[in-house]
Amino acid sequence: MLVDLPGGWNPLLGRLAWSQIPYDNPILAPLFVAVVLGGIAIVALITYYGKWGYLWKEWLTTVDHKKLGVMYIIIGLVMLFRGFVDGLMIRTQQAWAVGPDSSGVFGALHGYLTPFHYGQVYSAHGLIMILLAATPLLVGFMNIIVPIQIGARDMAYPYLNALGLWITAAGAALIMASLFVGNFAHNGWFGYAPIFEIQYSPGVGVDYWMWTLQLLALGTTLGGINLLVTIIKMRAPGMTWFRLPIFVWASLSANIIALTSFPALQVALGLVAADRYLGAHFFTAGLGGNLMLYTNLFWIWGHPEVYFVILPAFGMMSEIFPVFSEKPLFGYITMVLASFAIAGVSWLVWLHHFFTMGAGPDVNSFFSVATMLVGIPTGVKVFNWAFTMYRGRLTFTAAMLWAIGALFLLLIGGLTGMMLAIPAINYMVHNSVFVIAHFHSMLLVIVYAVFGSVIFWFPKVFGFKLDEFWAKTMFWLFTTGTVLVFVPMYMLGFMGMTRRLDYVFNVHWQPYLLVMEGGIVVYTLSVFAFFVLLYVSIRDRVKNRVGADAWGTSRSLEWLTHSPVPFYNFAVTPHVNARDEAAWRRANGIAGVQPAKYVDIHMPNNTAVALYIGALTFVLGFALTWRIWWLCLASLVAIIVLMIVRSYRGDPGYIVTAAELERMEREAIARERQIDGSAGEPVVGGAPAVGRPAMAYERSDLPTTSTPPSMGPGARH
Ligand code: HEA
Ligand code: HEM
Ligand SMILES: [Cu+2]
Repeated sequence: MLVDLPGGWNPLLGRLAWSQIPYDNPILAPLFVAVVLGGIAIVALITYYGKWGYLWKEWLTTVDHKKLGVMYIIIGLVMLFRGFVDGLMIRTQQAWAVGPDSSGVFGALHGYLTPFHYGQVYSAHGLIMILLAATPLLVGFMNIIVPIQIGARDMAYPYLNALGLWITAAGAALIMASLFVGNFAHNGWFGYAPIFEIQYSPGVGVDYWMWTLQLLALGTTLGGINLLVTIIKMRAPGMTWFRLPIFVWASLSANIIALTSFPALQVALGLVAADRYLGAHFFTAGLGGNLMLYTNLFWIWGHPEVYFVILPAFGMMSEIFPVFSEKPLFGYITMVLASFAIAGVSWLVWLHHFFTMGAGPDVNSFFSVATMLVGIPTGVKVFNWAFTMYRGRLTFTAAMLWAIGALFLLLIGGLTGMMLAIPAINYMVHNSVFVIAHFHSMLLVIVYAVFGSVIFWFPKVFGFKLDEFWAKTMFWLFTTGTVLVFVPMYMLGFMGMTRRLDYVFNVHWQPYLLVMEGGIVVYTLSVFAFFVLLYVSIRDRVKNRVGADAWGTSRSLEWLTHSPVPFYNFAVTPHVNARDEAAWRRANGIAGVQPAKYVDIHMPNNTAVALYIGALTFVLGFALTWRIWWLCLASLVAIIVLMIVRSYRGDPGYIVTAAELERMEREAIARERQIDGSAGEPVVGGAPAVGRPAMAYERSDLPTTSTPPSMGPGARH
């Protein structure tokens, strides 16, 4: 060993020892028991209902982009819940531990968390929320929606897609393992040099943090490559660049950011690993190391990352506003340009996270101006959305409410971001909870856009709508929570409260802290409302079934195929005629035209290899964290062997014959007719009845760019 490791090391188990299991911790021990019992209950239920085969065939080994997307979203929602509980713990600690010696109203106990534990909670909260809640939620939606929106059968690389998911799951598992085996980092979500050096953080916490981030960076990169190739190569005929649905543009710009910025993070963490494992000195205070080198490298990724997560959210908002305003998106081209402008500038602003480093006025001014530039394209987007709604026929569905909420948060977060971008102001509020309030406003834009999208696209994926009443109830509870937690936080920021306080010395702040705790209670109610929403919607699923065009005013291509989307997406690859293809076909009376003939289609086979590699990457991450070298080697070799075997075997795929396809399509059509009948409409979504079944596909002989023959020349849309 290059450094002395507390707790020792042995060749068999590395640093692992019984003393690392926190069985005497009053919070973790009961939680562990609950998790084990919960796990046993789930296994028992699956066995009882005989669902193992289904789970294995339909989900665990699937390469279907929709199912992988759903699993990404499930991981995201579970981790959002975990992150929320962390947020709840932080808020509760701060409401409790108030006073110079923590002798405020409830302060005699100094709160209920030790500073050591408290540091782990906010570090895990930040990392989880950004990389394991927001990112998988967005990647999940990109996975499900992008291929359908461009008329593709699947992603370009279905197997790689599964690999990305399982590596992300491995990252989630690794950070969850840190709850019960060892502990997590206390260096914040972004880490500080030299505190994460082995001398100052000798435990395994930093290693958990570092390897979790590495795994997630890898998973996201794989997903990014796949999405880029899919968008560039797999568009249906007629889907020209400027006919792409806006969410596809958003995904494209976001993934360009991901692919170009994640390597910086991986390099930074690789160097941290060299410091901690090999005794290098990249980020130490002496021996040639440079502390700020780490900070620079981290934020060269960290800042683009925040735009990587906000751009798809903007894309979601751009899909929701037009549908519930019954108007096309205002300023489509400027929307696209704005996304790329944001992506472009995002690489030039990283230093605004450490204006106080002391780089001098010239450097700070450059980064200040660059940062403020982002306000222009973002402003373009804000005004475009406003003009989309202006004089539209607005319906305030739950999805629309979430999107409007996101817009308000964006305004508040954006304007406070502008304040932070001014170095003179930044010197006053850096490291205060004002910064925390700024970025929660921004990051909550994502949460709002995601919940809006869950409601918006749920019927497309599952074939029935979510219950509007409970979706709105959840929205209002969540929004009340947001106001109660984050308005006082802005105020405390101005009063000078610094971030990451494990106890609060100023008793005058306690009323604000208690209001924030009240906000947490309301947030918790909104979590319950979400569960009720799921329960009620699943209970009423037959009543709430929908046809292809679930909202009746939908615009883009995904609304032309059945709901739920069949595994092959489109029976016949559609020809695209216009930017808002679904709206265009509705206007032209061809929304329900059947294809002239079906042809055989080629689909990829399921594979368990991605799941195995995912599991092995977890083992590798765990072994690296605990320095169990033989296990590192074994898992690495196993991964490489699996990869080689898989690449030699390849996947010949399988054929769905035209006859089979026709049979499945007939069933789907019959089902959709039934739904239309029960809704009392001739064709789903109020499309003009043309005496044809409520079906999604165009005749394959339809010209790609002209008006349909039935409408004659000069028809308008
Ligand atoms: C999704 C996440 C997200 C987004 C989109 C943003 C967007 C912006 N952020 Fe934020 N930010 C974070 C997440 C995000 N941020 C995080 C996580 C941190 C801290 C991490 C940590 O320390 O732990 C942070 C920290 C941070 C700092 C460092 C604070 C500090 O530590 O001292 C700064 C400073 O400049 C900043 C600025 C900005 C600006 C100017 C924008 C702009 O993009 C905003 C642009 C939007 C608008 C301006 C609103 C709409 C525009 C109009 C209506 C037009 C009219 C307005 C004008 C022309 C001004 N952010
Ligand atoms: C649901 C409601 C949420 C609550 C109540 C909440 C609460 C908190 C609190 C109390 C802190 C610590 C503040 C401090 O340092 O003083 C914090 C930090 C943080 N939160 Fe949240 N949060 C929520 C949602 C989110 C979401 C959705 C994200 C990201 C997508 C997020 C990302 C972060 C980050 C990055 C930090 C900084 C961690 C650090 O200092 O290292 N939070 N949050
Ligand atoms: Cu930034």
